[in-house]
Amino acid sequence: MRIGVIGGGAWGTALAAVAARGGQSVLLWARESEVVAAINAGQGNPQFLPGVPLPASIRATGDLDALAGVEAALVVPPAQHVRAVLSAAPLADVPLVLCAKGIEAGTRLLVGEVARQVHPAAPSAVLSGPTFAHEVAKGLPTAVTLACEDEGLRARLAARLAGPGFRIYGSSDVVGAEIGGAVKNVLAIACGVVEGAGLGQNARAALIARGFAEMTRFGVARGAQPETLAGLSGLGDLVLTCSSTSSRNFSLGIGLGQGRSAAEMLANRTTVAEGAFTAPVLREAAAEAGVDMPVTQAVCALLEGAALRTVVEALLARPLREEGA
Ligand SMILES: NC(=O)C1=CN([C@@H]2O[C@H](COP(=O)(O)OP(=O)(O)OC[C@H]3O[C@@H](n4cnc5c(N)ncnc54)[C@H](O)[C@@H]3O)[C@@H](O)[C@H]2O)C=CC1
Ligand SMILES: O=C(CO)COP(=O)(O)O
Repeated sequence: MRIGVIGGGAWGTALAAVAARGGQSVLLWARESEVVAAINAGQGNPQFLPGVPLPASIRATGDLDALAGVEAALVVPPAQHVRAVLSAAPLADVPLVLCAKGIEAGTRLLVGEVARQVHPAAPSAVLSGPTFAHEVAKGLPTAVTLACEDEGLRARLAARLAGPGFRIYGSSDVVGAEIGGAVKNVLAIACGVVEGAGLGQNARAALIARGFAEMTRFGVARGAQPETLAGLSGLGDLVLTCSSTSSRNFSLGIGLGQGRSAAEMLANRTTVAEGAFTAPVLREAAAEAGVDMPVTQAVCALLEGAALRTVVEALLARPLREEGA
């Protein structure tokens, strides 16, 4: 199968390696000419995935038109750029596998919803789960959710992308798979704050559990299945990114917890911490859906510069409630 990968960041590059190792013919579009040149010269992707050799068969291009004729495309730019990049890509009826994790600012649409607006005739699927790119690129064992309403397409895509180190579980719950990945980034920032501020392991476990409760409330309100949220793309990814400095979102939270400002940390960075962009949109979407998301609100307040102590005190001073409510 000829597979296009849109986005030459860490995750697009790792997925290109997965597909190439599975015997697919892979063309990767990257925005940065240095990335295109390095991959085509057999030097890997030192900018976004340093130190990881890539299969020599991967070809890279800086020209979106070169993707014409691919049989499926993995869509991996940061969530806020998916609309612009997809709009310029010749993929009107090509199956699209959405791999970015976030909610679009302004529209409050999930990435899959954006793709369906841009290319209404293109079938779509969502690939999500606990997947640090550098581990996947090295072939370390990883399991993901591939969600697609069309069972036949889901099976065809899974057969092309799965491998011994990349185990794919199918689902028809596209919205659930997307919401888990988008919300966990915000919660990972919160867990990083706990780490950076030295608030302890108990607090982190509490945040993971209560964060999962608010992810589930929001997801169910948006039509997700609770089992999907409790699976790889929800709880699985939440646990991964709430417990490792390999997570950009967790690391951003550590900085906030140490008293650094979000503006300072986000300025001029070339890698993406999606949670910083998703948090304010998620707060709006939750308000619209009438869903209480106190951890998300706390993360928004910290990103907006509120004092850590005030935010933590407000979170802990909320009225006592039933756990299942
Ligand atoms: N890195 C990881 O381990 C994983 C990342 N993801 C998701 O994949 C998506 C992409 O993240 P990464 O590959 O990690 O990115 P990255 O942080 O490695 O690199 C940044 C990417 O943003 C792109 N970019 C910057 N400005 C842009 C613009 N104006 N238009 C289009 N693209 C622009 C760059 O070209 C580059 O590809 C995100 O939604 C992320 O949450 C999902 C699973 C794992
Ligand atoms: O989504 C990821 C792992 O599943 C990557 O997390 P970060 O974007 O926080 O690094």
